[in-house]
Amino acid sequence: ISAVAALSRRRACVGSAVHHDGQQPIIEIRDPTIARRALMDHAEALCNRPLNLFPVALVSGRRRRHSDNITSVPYGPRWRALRCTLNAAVLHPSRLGHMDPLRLEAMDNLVADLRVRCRGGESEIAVRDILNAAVFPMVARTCFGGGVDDGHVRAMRDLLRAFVLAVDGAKDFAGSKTAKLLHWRRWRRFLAFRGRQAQLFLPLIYARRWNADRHLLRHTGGLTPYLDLLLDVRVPVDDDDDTAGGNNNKALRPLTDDELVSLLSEFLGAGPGTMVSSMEWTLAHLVLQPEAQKNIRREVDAVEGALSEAHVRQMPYTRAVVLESLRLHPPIPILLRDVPDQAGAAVIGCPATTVLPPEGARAHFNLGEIGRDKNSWTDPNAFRPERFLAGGEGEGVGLVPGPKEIKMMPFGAGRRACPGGGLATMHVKSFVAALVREFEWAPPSSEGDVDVDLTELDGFFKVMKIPLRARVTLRPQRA
Ligand code: HEM
Repeated sequence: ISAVAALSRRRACVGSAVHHDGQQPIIEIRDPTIARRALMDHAEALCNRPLNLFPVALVSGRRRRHSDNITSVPYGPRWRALRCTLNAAVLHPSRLGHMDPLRLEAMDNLVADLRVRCRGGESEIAVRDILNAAVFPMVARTCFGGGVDDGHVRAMRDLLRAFVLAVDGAKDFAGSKTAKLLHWRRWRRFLAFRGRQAQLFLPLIYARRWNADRHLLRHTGGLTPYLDLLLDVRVPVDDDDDTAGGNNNKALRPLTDDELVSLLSEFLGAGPGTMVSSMEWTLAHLVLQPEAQKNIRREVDAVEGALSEAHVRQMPYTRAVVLESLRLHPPIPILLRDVPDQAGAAVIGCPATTVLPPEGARAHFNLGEIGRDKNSWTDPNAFRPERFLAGGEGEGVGLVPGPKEIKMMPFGAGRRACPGGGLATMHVKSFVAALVREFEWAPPSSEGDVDVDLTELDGFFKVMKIPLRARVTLRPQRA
């Protein structure tokens, strides 16, 4: 108790605030300098996320470590094997172009749908809904290949969406037994998610596993489905609790069903939710700044035909718009690290006298505040894509910070930084460019005072509290 009290004094650590979530003390970090020190200079001290990623554990006991995904697995050989598999599947820069057929098809369908809605001239649309409907099936195909029926894809999308909402609500019954009793229905419904995910994923896993032609059929337009690679990967048998990274025993095993379900949920949860959030925030700013739309159009109108990855890579203004949106509204609001010991506490600025409780503490890096640091940016709350163009204060700032300084980190930093940044931004830039090429985007013709409300809602994802509605008109030259 005295240990918790020692950490619970507000501002116990320089540049950080401390509070408690009923499980562990939380040290909140908003200062980019501390973030750099902790995640880059002393990466070895904070290289794992807390064991309890969610307010309530979905799997407990011995099965716990056998249901890890990349996010939850401790740093070490198993993490390395899983991360390499994901890279090999879709994330390596050399493979981004292979996504073209899938992405172009998803964008064409979205544009065709909007064209139909705009037949009467213009249409007012709920932006998040149409983006979700376009992005999720594309990611599902990256995961499973073709041939999964639309109903099954919709069921997976609805389940993962419900899960995200349930995680946000699970704070109510985290921590104490009394809270769980009070909210027992919701608590049981939350625990049931794991089983429902397994029900949806296992038939697809078994079908793929026992398909003798898998290795012949695996290429869908140059892209190997993520699930196929997961079925082939072998991870070290004995490193289940190895956080040190060493492994002398060469015995390997395939992934368990629990791990496969967890990895697929991670892929289908991490990708679409973050990308749709980023697309919605970007379009919201474009609705408010028609000048920025015009600048994107100048780039995209110069492209003849389909918007391939190679074209999108040559569009600096569109890139700047997406980076500015990610800086202001990082789709994952908080980055988590486990603070297991004194060394970990020291690198986030806690004095040497700080005593950690036996269960350690959690570090929460506030990505929104770090991206709006006034020492890094002039007028940090303003949406100004130009800062990322040549000569601007953000020139040279990449998706993931380099060793020198952190000015923003929407994809995290250091060893556990997001491996999906390149793929995600390529999708976001392409969708935004395609939508701006075809349509004019304007505020809705509502009677309320605020047409586009930029208030943020921080939960699992950072989303617009009032989902974006926009008036969409087909551009005359595209009619
Ligand atoms: C705009 C889109 C995305 C954003 C903003 C985003 C953001 C993040 C952040 C902030 C982290 C934590 C990093 C850290 O702790 O240092 C993370 C981790 C991760 N992301 Fe993403 N992400 C996005 C898209 C994706 C996509 C498309 C994938 C997969 C295809 C993906 C897979 C992962 C994985 C596996 C991790 C855990 C990495 C590890 O622990 O080694 N993300 N992401």
